[in-house]
Amino acid sequence: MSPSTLDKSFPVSWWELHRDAKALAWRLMSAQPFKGIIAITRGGLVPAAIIARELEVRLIDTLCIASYDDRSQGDAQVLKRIPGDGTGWLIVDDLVDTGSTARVVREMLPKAHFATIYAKPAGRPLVDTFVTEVSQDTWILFPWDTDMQAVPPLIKR
Ligand SMILES: O=P(O)(O)OC[C@H]1O[C@H](OP(=O)(O)OP(=O)(O)O)[C@H](O)[C@@H]1O
Ligand SMILES: O=c1[nH]c(=O)c2nc[nH]c2[nH]1
Ligand SMILES: [Mg+2]
Repeated sequence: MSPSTLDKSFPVSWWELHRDAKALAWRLMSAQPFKGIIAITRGGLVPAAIIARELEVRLIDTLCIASYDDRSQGDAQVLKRIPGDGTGWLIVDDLVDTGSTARVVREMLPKAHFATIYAKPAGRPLVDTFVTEVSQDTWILFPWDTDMQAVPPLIKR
C-alpha cells in the first residue's frame, strides 16, 4: 500500500500492546503445545517475548526479514533463515499487512502455526491466529516507533 493512501493511523501504546499480545496468547492456548517460538524480526520480537512468558516457552529463535524502509515497501529480504519445515513451532510477528512477509515465511516453514497481533484484510488469510483487524488504509503505530510529544490545541490546527 503506498504511503499516500494510508490516511488513518492506529496508535498502540505499550500497555495496549501488552494487553493485545496477552490476548493473542489466550487464543493460542488451544493450539498448544509448541516446540518453541520463531520471532519474525524485528516487529515480532516484543510480541514473542510476551507470548513466550505467558505460554511458558523457553526455546526462542529468529527468522530475520526486512521489507519496509519507514513506510515504503520493498522486496522482502531474508537475512537469516530457520532450517526445517516448522513442524511444532509457533511463528510470531507484530502484524500482517499486504501479506508479502507472511508469504515468504509460509513458503519456508509451511508446517508452523503463524500468529500475529494485528491483521489487515490483504494478509489476514495467511495467518492462523490474530487478535485485531484494522482496515487496509490504516498505518499501525507501534510503541517502539513512537514517542510522546506536544500537539497544538484543536483551535490552532
Ligand atoms: O504484510 P507485509 O506487507 O509484509 O507487512 C508486515 C511486515 O512489515 C513489518 O516488518 P518490516 O519489514 O517493516 O521490518 P521490521 O519488522 O524490522 O520493522 C512488520 O513487522 C511485518 O513483518
Ligand atoms: O509499523 C508498521 N505499521 C504498519 O501498519 C505496517 N505495515 C507494514 N509494516 C508496518 N509497520
Ligand atoms: Mg517485520
